[in-house]
Amino acid sequence: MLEELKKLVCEANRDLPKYGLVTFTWGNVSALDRECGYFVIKPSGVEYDKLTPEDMVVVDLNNKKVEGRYNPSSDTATHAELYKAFPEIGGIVHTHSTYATSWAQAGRSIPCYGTTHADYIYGEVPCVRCLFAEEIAEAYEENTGHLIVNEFKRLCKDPVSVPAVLCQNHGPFTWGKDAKDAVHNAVVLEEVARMAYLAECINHHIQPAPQELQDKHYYRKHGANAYYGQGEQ
Ligand SMILES: O=C(CO)[C@@H](O)[C@@H](O)COP(=O)(O)O
Repeated sequence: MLEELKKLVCEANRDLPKYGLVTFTWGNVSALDRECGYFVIKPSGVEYDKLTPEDMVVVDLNNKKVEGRYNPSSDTATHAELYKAFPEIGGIVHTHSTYATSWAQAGRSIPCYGTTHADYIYGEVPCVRCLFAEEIAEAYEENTGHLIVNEFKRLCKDPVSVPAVLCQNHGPFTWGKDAKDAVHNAVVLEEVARMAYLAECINHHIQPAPQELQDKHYYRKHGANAYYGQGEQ
């Protein structure tokens, strides 16, 4: 089942090492078919260069395996919570990419210091707190998803204009309309995290980019008045 989606998800997972976002098996990509309510995700702990579309695992939104010979990614329950709460998204990526993970380990949200960030992400990339001991013991991956969703609600962040989050002491999740878009956002996040880190090293008193500049760049590329590029082709 979902043969086309398996191909896309396999390719998206294989793109993670290509873009330098993962070491060994430290990341995963999934994509959801909203019509049937199943999503396709990488099998846990299988090396990227060995992955084939047939190796992908199909699961439902209650984390029950529907098809596949392997165990699904250990982060499956986090993906499911994000899909259930964010109806606009169709693909999710988790990695341990170096710079984004370093901000997450430091427990810091990434401020918007420039237009590279503002072109893709509206405002700072939030860093959600580490889970409490009982949340870790009880249902770690599911609770990671709940925490992200609750923090987005509390901060009034919308998952379309902020397609990324950092989980303190863990790492980043990004998402998008499909698996490819979610990988694109993971690449953007890593670059933005690297630039923000270097900018803070160069200038310890750096301030976020002016709001007007952030707005101009974000809305050049998004929304009804966007004018970047060649439009829908
Ligand atoms: O966060 C971690 C490990 O700390 C996992 O996301 C990462 O190793 C990927 O695991 P899976 O191979 O997807 O089960």
